[in-house]
Amino acid sequence: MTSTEAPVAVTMGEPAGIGPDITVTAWARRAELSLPPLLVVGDPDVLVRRACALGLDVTVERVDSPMAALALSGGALPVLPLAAAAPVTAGTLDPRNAGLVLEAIERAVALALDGEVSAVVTNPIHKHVLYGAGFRHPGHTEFLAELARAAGREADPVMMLMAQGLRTVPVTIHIPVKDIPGALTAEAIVAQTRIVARDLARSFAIPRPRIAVTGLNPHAGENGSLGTEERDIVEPALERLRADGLDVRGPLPADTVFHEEARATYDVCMCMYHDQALIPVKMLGFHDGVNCTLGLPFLRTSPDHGTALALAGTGGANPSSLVAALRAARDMAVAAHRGSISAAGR
Ligand SMILES: NC(=O)C1=CN([C@@H]2O[C@H](COP(=O)(O)OP(=O)(O)OC[C@H]3O[C@@H](n4cnc5c(N)ncnc54)[C@H](O)[C@@H]3O)[C@@H](O)[C@H]2O)C=CC1
Ligand SMILES: NCC(=O)COP(=O)(O)O
Repeated sequence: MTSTEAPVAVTMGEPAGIGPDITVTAWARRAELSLPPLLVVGDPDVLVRRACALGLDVTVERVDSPMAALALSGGALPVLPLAAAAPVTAGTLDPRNAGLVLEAIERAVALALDGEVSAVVTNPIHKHVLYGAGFRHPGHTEFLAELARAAGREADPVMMLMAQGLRTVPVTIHIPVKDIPGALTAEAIVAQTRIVARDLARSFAIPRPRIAVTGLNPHAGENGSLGTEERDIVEPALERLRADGLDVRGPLPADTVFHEEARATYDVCMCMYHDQALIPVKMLGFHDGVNCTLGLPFLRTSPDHGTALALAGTGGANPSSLVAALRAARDMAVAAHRGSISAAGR
């Protein structure tokens, strides 16, 4: 089985959220959507009940390996079975199921590190309930990296969001707004931009990406009169990146970098904080946005939305962002495979 033939491992995410809904809904339409082969890691009974609640004709089959999932040839939905600790009610969180959520991620990562799956696609987790259960990471991004490091692999995770051709990277992520200026460093901008440039070449077939870099302040600081982070942090980072030979431009005012003509001038935009990066992506394509983690020793994508508890079990959850994440994972696996073949031939 080559890296592109292997199935994608899909984690079930928060069982009370819409992860099960969008998974079974996408699966029910797998032929028309031309989904890549996949394997869900989660509780099969939850998936069966959710499919039933949504009136979907989906058969679930327990499998013990990705190979066994492929052998089903797309008939039943293959599930590597885990068991919820407490009964799952759509829309109602239960911290006793935090272990299930985390175990699904751990199992999927182990399969990816062993090369048994081509990528990991994660369904949304409910961060607050996991924090309450002792989860120490801001989100998947950092947890996935810790799992890789615990297995002896290098990992420097970088979050990248994409929709409708726009790619953005928040250099600082899940921290309070008041902490952003203190957390933003030239080192972080340089390190993340290098990883972005490397992985866009490796997994997106963009050998020399054009990289836009925003400022932090209104009007990118207006020459220092509206803030000094551009002068003290962003510009020194840009100088170092130019010295590396990277095609970087900035610091650009964030309010004028996302309109259509501006977007045509770059392949990725490095942003200084979470909302600067996520708002344009979610505005452009809330239902086909994809979150992707670069800098890991395996490929990972996810829908760009959260658990949407109020929609779970109602039929109101749109599966398009999950579908886009599955397709992006397949495309990245193909690009990475081609890249490794041509590198080996050099
Ligand atoms: N990758 C992940 O695991 C992510 C997890 N989250 C978590 O999700 C939880 C809820 O976060 P919120 O900020 O409420 O964001 P959310 O994305 O769950 O919901 C925001 C709005 O979008 C709607 N929505 C979301 N997904 C939809 C879909 N597929 N179809 C139709 N409507 C949809 C919701 O009904 C709601 O009105 C939080 O705990 C958050 O941390 C949020 C983003 C990503
Ligand atoms: N706001 C994006 C988000 O929460 C995704 O985080 P992660 O769980 O993918 O790290």
